[in-house]
Amino acid sequence: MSFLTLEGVTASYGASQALFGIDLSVGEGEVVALMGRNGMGKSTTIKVICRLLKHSAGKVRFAGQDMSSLPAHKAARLGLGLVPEGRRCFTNLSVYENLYASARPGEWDFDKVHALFPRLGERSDQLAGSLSGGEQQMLAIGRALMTNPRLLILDEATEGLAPVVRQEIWASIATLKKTTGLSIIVVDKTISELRHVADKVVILERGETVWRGTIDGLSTDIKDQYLGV
Ligand SMILES: Nc1ncnc2c1ncn2[C@@H]1O[C@H](COP(=O)(O)OP(=O)(O)OP(=O)(O)O)[C@@H](O)[C@H]1O
Repeated sequence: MSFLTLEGVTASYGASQALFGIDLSVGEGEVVALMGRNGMGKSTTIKVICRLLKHSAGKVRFAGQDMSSLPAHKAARLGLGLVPEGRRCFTNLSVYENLYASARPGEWDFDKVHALFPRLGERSDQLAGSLSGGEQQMLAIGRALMTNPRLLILDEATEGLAPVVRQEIWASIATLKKTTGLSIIVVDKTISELRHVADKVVILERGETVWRGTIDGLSTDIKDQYLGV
């Protein structure tokens, strides 16, 4: 059964319409890759899911609830954990303080985050602003996990990172898939890495869902047409 469902979702920034019909579903424990070229509506879709932007038409349901009238903080409490594009760690807080700033009760705690990202555990007193880009990305993922979400959303989590660090982030996503029942949405362009973790792919083009299927079903034509690879 779908845990998150978007049906015919449209949304605008003021007078400028960005989403024209998004259809997307995520089952419990499923990893879904949200793909598409730059500016096609992936981050806007994430904002609608997290209620940071209201949709104007269509349906958004999460964990059995209609999300239409829910403010962002209530949506978060239902179990949405967002790792936003650009990480947005609290630079003047320590690693430990970042992790506990928005933590909610549940199985995730500092020790579990330390086990997933040993580098973070070793730097618990360091200010987030002095971490490397990769460490800040790990911290952003750790912070989202500390909210004990049921759906984790990773928006461009490997963007701009060195290959070795990207590998660490992909390994952590694979570990989460293997060892937790978390549902995950991954916004990323790296087909070779998504192949190891994604159960399903959804492609957006100009604010519409244009293709849904498995990663192995991505033909050369589809990749050429919608992903430019
Ligand atoms: N705050 C905003 N105000 C107005 N228009 C916006 C705003 N944010 C995004 N848009 C527009 O909405 C459309 C979809 O943008 P969005 O950021 O969702 O795309 P994306 O697929 O996430 O792109 P990228 O891969 O570059 O992050 C684009 O035309 C973009 O210019």
